[in-house]
Amino acid sequence: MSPAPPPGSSSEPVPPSRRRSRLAVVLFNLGGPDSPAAVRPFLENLFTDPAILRVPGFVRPLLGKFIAARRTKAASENYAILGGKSPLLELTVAQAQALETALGAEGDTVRCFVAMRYWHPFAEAAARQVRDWGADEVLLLPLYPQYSTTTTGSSADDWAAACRKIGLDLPTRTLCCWHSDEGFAGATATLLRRAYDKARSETPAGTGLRILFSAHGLPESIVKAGDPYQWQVEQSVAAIVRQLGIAGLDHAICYQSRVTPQKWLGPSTEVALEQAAKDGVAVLVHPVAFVSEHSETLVELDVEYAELAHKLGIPGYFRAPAQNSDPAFIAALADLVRQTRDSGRTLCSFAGGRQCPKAHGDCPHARAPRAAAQKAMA
Ligand SMILES: C=CC1=C(C)c2cc3[nH]c(cc4nc(cc5[nH]c(cc1n2)c(C)c5CCC(=O)O)C(CCC(=O)O)=C4C)c(C)c3C=C
Ligand SMILES: [Fe+2]
Ligand SMILES: [Fe+2]
Repeated sequence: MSPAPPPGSSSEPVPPSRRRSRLAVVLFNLGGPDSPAAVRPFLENLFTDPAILRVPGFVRPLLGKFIAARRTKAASENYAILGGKSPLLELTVAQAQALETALGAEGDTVRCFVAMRYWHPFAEAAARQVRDWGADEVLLLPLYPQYSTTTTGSSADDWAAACRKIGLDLPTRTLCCWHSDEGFAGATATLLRRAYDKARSETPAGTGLRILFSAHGLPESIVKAGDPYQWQVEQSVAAIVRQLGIAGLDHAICYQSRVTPQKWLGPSTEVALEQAAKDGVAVLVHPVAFVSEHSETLVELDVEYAELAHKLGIPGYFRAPAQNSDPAFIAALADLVRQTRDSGRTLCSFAGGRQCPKAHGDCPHARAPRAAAQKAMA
């Protein structure tokens, strides 16, 4: 990722007429607390986001703060296991640096920036960096393979608001979803295959091994309102399983991290573990909606579900790693950025509601993700 260029260095702003077009790639992620004191305000930012808490505007600030206050103890305990903070920023910055290096052939014409949704660095800080660098165009790259109004949609709206606030008005495209991208699926399948072979070798002979593709959950009402997330998760799993190429692979999709009392997508990862116990199979859990490690992989999967699996008597519990800065994954992201830049089009595998065209076409919600997605769904 790019720090502000030192004054007098060769990367000082150059008059637009004398240089090639500069592309700012803005990596979106959720963000996480950077200290124990940050847990509560981080949660307040999350629960007062209208994309997350869908209640009338006048109720949201109070209700959001109330929910955040109630969640603070449990979340703080999770972050305490990780040393009192989320590792998400460091890992996202490392991904941004690796992506910038992978795009190095483009010289000084592509730079990567990080914009987090609920904790620093916020979109406004990233937008100021983009402006100070002298970008000519922007590509928004959510580190969520599957589009959800609660993640990519929310971050894109937040980015647009930040740009309006600081008066930044550049041609902007959004790589809004890449759930079935072959490079992403291939890099993921390679990591998963390594974990699968290891798990297989450590599972007693004659005992089955099931891959649980565990995605972040979402309230069912959000999916019913037109959010394509669940469908895209299913597309990701199909693409990864195809690339794994293991005949007769035992696998299932489940959903983790439920945090509110409403009905969420199912089956939950707990229920999937209970089923594995009944079936007497070992499990290998792959976090399919996250491309970096954070509290929901390092605590929920590695501690809480590992304990549950042990309690249920599951004959083996294994976890596949998230991609982080895996070179093949970063190369896949770099390809997506290059294809978008070269074609001058927005890559999108979510066009026209539930239709997922094989060829990447123009994205119907590139400019106004939420509004156009809703229109496409209508
Ligand atoms: C109603 C609440 C939530 C919805 C909907 C939701 C969707 C959603 N979230 C991610 C990815 C991440 N979530 C993370 C943390 C996190 N998420 C929620 C709530 C909802 N998420 C909370 C309350 C928290 C804080 C942690 C906690 O209290 O347990 C994180 C970051 C975690 C970190 O360690 O930094 C990510 C990443 C997706 C992909 C998603 C829907 C598609
Ligand atoms: Fe979440
Ligand atoms: Fe799209």
